[in-house]
Amino acid sequence: MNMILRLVRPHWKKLTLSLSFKTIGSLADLMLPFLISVMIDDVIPNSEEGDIELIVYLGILMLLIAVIGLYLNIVANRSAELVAALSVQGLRHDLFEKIESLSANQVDDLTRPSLISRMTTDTYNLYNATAGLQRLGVRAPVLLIGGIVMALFLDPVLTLVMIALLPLIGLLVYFTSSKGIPLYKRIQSLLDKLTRTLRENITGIRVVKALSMTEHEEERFDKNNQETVNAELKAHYTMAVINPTMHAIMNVGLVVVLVIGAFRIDSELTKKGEIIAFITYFTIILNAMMSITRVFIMISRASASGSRIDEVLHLPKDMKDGFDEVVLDEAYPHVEFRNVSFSYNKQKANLENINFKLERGQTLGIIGSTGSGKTTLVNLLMRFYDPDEGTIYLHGKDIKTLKQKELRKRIGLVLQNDLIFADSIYGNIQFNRNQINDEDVRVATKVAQAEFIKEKEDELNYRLSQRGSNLSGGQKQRLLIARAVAGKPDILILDDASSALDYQTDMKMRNSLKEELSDTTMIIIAQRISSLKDSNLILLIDDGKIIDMGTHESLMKTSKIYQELAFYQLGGEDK
Ligand SMILES: Nc1ncnc2c1ncn2[C@@H]1O[C@H](COP(=O)(O)OP(=O)(O)OP(=O)(O)O)[C@@H](O)[C@H]1O
Repeated sequence: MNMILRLVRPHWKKLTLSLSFKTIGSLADLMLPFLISVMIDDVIPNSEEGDIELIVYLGILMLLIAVIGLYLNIVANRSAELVAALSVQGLRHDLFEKIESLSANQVDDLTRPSLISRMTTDTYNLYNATAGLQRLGVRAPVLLIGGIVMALFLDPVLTLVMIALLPLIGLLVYFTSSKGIPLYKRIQSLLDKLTRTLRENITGIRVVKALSMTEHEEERFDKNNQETVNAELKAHYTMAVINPTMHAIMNVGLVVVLVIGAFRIDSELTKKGEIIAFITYFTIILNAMMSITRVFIMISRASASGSRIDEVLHLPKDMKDGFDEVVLDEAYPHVEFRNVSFSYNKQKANLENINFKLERGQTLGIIGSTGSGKTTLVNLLMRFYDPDEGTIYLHGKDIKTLKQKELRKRIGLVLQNDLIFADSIYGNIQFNRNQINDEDVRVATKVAQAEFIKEKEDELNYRLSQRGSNLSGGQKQRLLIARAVAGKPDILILDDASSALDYQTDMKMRNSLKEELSDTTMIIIAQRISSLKDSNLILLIDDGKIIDMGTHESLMKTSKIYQELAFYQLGGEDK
């Protein structure tokens, strides 16, 4: 509720218009049953004596009130939708901005599918509640209180029958709100899980098919689907009690009112028209109570969604940005890791006591088994995560003191499966970076050995499909390398980025990189010794630790593991 108030506050002018029109429209609706009773009890009996003028006037007045009520309610409903749409637009903007600023750790904790459903389903629930509350939040109380006042005015004794039913309805409303919130929260978290399974399957559909895992995945999805259905049914079964119970209370009340009313007409304590109007007010009041229940259901859903959104919006900044610019200082190494240790889950170390120095223009090669921590090392240098111990320096400055944007702008990172967008080849390389011109793109494609572009119709304007599915693995890798090279980075990181290239193209590309980017410091992560052997320094990593380091030549003399690797990969040609 607090969130909805917060959302609509900036649109208070439109909100005031919507709420006042709704109030006046509802008051107009309240007038009609009373005018009907006047017509039946006072005007029609007079017309029997030939006076029909009053019937016509009263009829016109009723029609006018009905039309005004209709008009005001339509305008109010439209304005309510507008306020809800604008409010949720603002919320989506804030949420998107916040998600963009989350650290990698926070994204890991919240999980990506959950962030997506907070952005979509949860904001949609809030939209519904914001619009619904404006439509019903004022109309229902106005009809409820106004109806009671009119009923009291018409027949205080019958009104007491009605008031006796109100505590029962109050109990129902309490039941709805106390049960609803936890049930809807659970549905939302199960939907997250379902989205996660779906996402994993859609992204990995080829792997799933290739490994004949379709049946297993179907079972997994069905299990999640069933859990979600069960939770939805539980929530809806619980909520399904409310409407019929309300109707039952209403019908019992109507019978009692009719029976007592009949006796009162018989005893001339009241008139027929008044009883008809009273029954209409009675229905209006109970419908208003039902609308209030609906408002509570909406609030339950919205508050579950609101708290999930607030959880993201109120996350503290867990990685403080630095203030300093990156200043080139040749007196210090370009990159230095000093006693760096890190763990994702803060239990088992993923990197332990990493130490190395790289001068500007040098190349670092990193080799190690899968899961040994190679990418983690890059993640720390990019400041996606901060080390638990030790410090990473860039030109002698702790990277925590540098502006994150500056730091990342100076590093060109190519991952094995990086994103390719549904855009032209040119667009994918230039990547909305204004400082990169046509010549930079041309040179970058040359360095990355991406001559395949010339063979495509439209060349650089050739349209790629999403994720680059109309390119081969090696073509994608060269395109991604060209994207990083075009930014003329101070540091170029190739994380398993040339694995799909044949030996010769890989070698040509490295030579070309050395020529064109002679001042650029390079970090090459690869499984092939041939991709690293010219590096100034090679780290051999296992289980998060550097087990051997040196040049290819020195490692060939001192490291048994490296020797074995070289033997199998190079066939002993380098021994
Ligand atoms: N976001 C994460 N949350 C938790 N653990 C992670 C995360 N990313 C990686 N890990 C774990 O950290 C360890 C090191 O992973 P890393 O990606 O650095 O390995 P790698 O050497 O680059 O492997 P590969 O050659 O297969 O890419 C692995 O055990 C991995 O499971």
